[in-house]
Amino acid sequence: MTVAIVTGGAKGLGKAFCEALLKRSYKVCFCDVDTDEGENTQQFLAKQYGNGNVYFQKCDVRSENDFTALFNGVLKKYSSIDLIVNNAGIIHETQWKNCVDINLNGVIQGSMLAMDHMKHGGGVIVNVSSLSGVLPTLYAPVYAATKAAVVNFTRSWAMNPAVTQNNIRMVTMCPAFADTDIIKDIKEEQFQGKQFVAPFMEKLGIMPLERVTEGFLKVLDDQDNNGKSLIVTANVMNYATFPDPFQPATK
Ligand SMILES: NC(=O)C1=CN([C@@H]2O[C@H](COP(=O)(O)OP(=O)(O)OC[C@H]3O[C@@H](n4cnc5c(N)ncnc54)[C@H](O)[C@@H]3O)[C@@H](O)[C@H]2O)C=CC1
Ligand SMILES: CC/C=C\CC(=O)/C=C/C=C\C=C\C=C\[C@@H](O)[C@@H](O)C/C=C\CCC(=O)O
Repeated sequence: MTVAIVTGGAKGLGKAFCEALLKRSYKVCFCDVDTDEGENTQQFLAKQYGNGNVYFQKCDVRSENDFTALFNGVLKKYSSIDLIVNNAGIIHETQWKNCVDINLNGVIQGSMLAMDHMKHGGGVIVNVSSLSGVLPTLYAPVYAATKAAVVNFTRSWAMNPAVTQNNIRMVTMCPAFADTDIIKDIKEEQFQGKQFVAPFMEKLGIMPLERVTEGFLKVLDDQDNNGKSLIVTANVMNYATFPDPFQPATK
């Protein structure tokens, strides 16, 4: 039995990741701040994949208490947590402290709780960044900062013996635009120049969820990608290249 936690799994990419994991016979425990959406999604997925295989618990990734309760709830149901997908995220350049709290602090919290559990038996941590995590994004500097921080947080931990010597794998996903609510109904106050979003969308296109899910499954299946960042656009699915880090002997 393999057990996965997915944050922000009520809709969008998180829901698509949950479904992909259920198709692979994972026990999926997803959380979301949106209880109604989460309960609806749990019922939708349970109908297709069995009620015993998908579990929803409300969790606001900004809350350490919520996150700890989520891990305790999952471990009460199952003996282990093999995978966490830190997916929950927003884009909001005016409410930028909230954006940092969710996109960065939430990923840090989820990763640290997962590492604390996985140090006993290993596991995989997938942190969802964005193409904005590896490329400057003039319409969303704070969002891009959070996503770049997720990339380097993941790359940094992936070099640490606490990860490399405990059979843990930490990987980042960096998708471009995908067809979810985050790119629909976008409001002026969410951006530093909403008018700049459209040209990027035209240049990059908007991917169907299946394309990002293809990248997600690649990240799961590639066993040698610890510390890597998978770029996923309509035409590209490659690990990003970065300057070689100094790697002191850690054994
Ligand atoms: N859709 C896109 O074009 C891209 C999305 N991403 C990233 O993918 C991730 C998922 O985004 P989408 O599915 O597109 O967005 P979405 O808005 O469709 O779904 C996000 C989910 O996260 C939940 N959420 C928001 N704040 C939360 C919190 N504090 N605690 C728990 N759950 C919370 C929402 O309720 C929602 O269910 C985000 O991290 C986003 O930055 C990255 C690149 C491209
Ligand atoms: C409104 C969407 C909000 C959030 C979703 C999200 O994270 C979308 C990110 C998608 C792309 C952002 C990329 C920014 C790219 C810029 O740096 C451009 O300079 C790069 C444009 C294209 C690069 C690839 C190419 O050359 O074809």
